[in-house]
Amino acid sequence: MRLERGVVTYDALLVLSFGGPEGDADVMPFLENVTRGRGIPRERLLEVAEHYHHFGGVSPINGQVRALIDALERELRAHGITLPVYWGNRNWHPMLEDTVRRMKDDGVRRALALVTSAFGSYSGCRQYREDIERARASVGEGAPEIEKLRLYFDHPGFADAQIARVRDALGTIDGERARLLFTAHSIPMSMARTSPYEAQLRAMCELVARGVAHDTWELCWQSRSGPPQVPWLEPDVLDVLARLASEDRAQPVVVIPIGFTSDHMEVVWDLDHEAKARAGELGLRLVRAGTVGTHPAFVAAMRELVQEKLAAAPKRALTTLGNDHDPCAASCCPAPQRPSR
Ligand SMILES: CC1=C(CCC(=O)O)c2cc3nc(cc4[nH]c(cc5[nH]c(cc1n2)c(C)c5CCC(=O)O)c(CCC(=O)O)c4C)C(CCC(=O)O)=C3C
Ligand SMILES: [Fe+2]
Repeated sequence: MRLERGVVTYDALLVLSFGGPEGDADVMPFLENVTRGRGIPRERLLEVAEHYHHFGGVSPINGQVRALIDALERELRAHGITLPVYWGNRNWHPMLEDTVRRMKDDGVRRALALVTSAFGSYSGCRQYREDIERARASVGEGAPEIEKLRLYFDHPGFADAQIARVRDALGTIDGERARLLFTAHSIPMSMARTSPYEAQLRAMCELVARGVAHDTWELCWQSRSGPPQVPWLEPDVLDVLARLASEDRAQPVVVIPIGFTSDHMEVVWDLDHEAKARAGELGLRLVRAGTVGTHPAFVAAMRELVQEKLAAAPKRALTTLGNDHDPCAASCCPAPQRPSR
């Protein structure tokens, strides 16, 4: 089926994600793809490799993307949109370039792309646009045009799904007394300074906290890598837990991974394993709220993003922090200056 908006016709939807290993033998080649030219110390790579080996080398991310694609296909069909959905990754199979080649072979001329990052940073936004252009260039003549959908961090459906996940977590403890601790992937300060990332995150933390009738919350960062002398966003989640325990051990903490759209390795290792262990040592009650995953409100929001492109749905956004991201302004989320080592 072709979807038409004036003279523009789309004939596929591409889901574009980070990628993750699917067995022990994949782990090091995957990590080398992620960190090529990034100045990440070898020791950090070996340490992260251990997290993957703990799960037999299988990242949860691919299963999560498959589940999202399944749910999204059903959601699109239910609204009369029969676009074929393709899947490509930045760092592991199915690699984006192979997918773009297959799209070309299938006769796809113009596709929409949905990336699995919600917030704007070089890693979660512009780098995906560069990935798309690089893949198209290597496929060459006849490669489909691919338009990335706008950032959806402030789509009401994303917020509603996140609020529902937090409400569920609060229901398992003395929710009224619980402190809300939002977390997102740390990024280097050089990237943070040129990204809307932190401002977008803070705006959504505020709205989600309000959605569960809490008026205080904190945002912290997790999963930092890079050499110690390079500054990244702080404070780290583990340090904040120590401070919260010292303030009042009796008040439970709900950790909310708002910066991730599904239960990636960073969530199942850095939070469910490391942060939970630290909380245990500190005598602090910690529950982790779910990621939006395939929550129906989130899946419906992703369908609306497609409809927006066809002028079949209004653009719904809770903030004005994403407006110049459709498409990104030339000056937005530039590649950071990397250390030369
Ligand atoms: C902002 C952001 C998101 C959130 C947005 C989003 O959700 O996309 C994200 C997601 C992810 N990050 C992931 C994995 C990794 N990220 C790494 C390294 C890095 N991430 C960075 C940023 C982000 N990353 C940065 C600035 C680096 C330094 C290297 C560089 O400048 O590019 C490394 C290297 C080793 C290390 O951790 O040091 C790994 C293995 C996975 C897959 C997990 C799985 O397998 O389930 C996912 C979804
Ligand atoms: Fe951007």
